Amino acid sequence: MTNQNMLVKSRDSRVNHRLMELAMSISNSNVLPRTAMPELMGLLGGLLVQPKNKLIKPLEDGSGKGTTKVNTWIDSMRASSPTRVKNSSENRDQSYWTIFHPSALNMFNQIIYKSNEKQIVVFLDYDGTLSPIVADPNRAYMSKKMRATLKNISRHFPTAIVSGRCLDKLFSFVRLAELYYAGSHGMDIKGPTNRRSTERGSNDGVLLQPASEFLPMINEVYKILVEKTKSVPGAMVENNKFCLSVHFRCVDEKSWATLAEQVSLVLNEYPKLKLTQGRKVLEIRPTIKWDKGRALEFLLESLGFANSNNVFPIYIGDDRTDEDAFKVLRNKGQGIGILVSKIAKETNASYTLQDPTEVGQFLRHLVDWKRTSSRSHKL
Ligand SMILES: O=P(O)(O)OC[C@H]1O[C@H](O[C@H]2O[C@H](CO)[C@@H](O)[C@H](O)[C@H]2O)[C@H](O)[C@@H](O)[C@@H]1O
Repeated sequence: MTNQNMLVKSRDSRVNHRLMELAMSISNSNVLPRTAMPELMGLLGGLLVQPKNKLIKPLEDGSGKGTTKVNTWIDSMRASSPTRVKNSSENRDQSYWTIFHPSALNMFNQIIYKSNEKQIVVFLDYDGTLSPIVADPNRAYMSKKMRATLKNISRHFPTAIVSGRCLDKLFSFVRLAELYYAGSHGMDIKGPTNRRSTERGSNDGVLLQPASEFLPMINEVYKILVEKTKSVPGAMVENNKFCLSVHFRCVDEKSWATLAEQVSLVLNEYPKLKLTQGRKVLEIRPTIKWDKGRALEFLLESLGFANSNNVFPIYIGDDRTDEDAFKVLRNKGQGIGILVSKIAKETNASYTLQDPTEVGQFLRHLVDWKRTSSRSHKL
């Protein structure tokens, strides 16, 4: 680092520190109405210099070979599963993070202002966003209230669910034929259909399947992985059609290394498959350049918004795989990404919501705002 950079860095951290102190003291006093605080914090976020910190980082397949690769995976599996109480520097990271990524509920008016009367398109991840995370992936149900909210949202805005799950499973949870669905991390995209054909799993409404040639390979690897992971208690392999999930939520931490080794040994035989990581899950998918970000772009094009400036996509997700979509929006300078998380994480999203309950509240605010603004346009 040059002397000049060091000077800038130390000045930045002093400025940050002072701004934080001021923000906290204002927030603890009664000088401003409480409702003005979130906005002030958001504006401060624009002034602060974000420190390079040790937030949880997204993992790619792990460079290196053999042991190095497996060790990288295990480190990442541990890093994304914090079990101890935070120390003071982690608490400070959390405070910075909150300022840089304010609550989308508190900043609702600012978000609407940013949308500038453009067409809002809503993209939603499923697990951890619309349904709470549970131990058994087959029981990750969405609440009735959330289903009603989604129905309402889709009446007012084009709406898509973008998930790592396979389409059939996703549809069996959501059961709304009027939505767009992008399953298998965006590798299986379907438009709105009549409900019966979607329930039958028919191909009606299929818009894109960019990894169809991988289907036999994925099925083969699924069978091998089910066999190989049998010896690890709690491990579960889920077939998501164009990708696979190896779950370790119910695996004792002492066995994570064994599980990672088994998966690594299998993947060594399939260089056309790669590994990414989600919430207590190792995701195996084709090496094609396709992800939730590309799915978002494809859906916007299908909706007639290719190269359009008149669209404001809102993408809400909780997972590392959602970062690809946040990144697309950030690079385009279009719309916003909202990360669902209570804890500080490195992210390309601009705003946060704490959990699926807050996601539901945010979506209902959008519906209310749309109803009110349509009424006032009619007057
Ligand atoms: O893209 P998403 O809709 O977020 O799907 C990502 C993975 O979600 C599911 O696993 C996660 O949720 C489970 C149920 O709450 C939980 O048990 C698991 O630990 C989480 O990783 C799903 O089962 C996976 O197939 C998806 O890839």
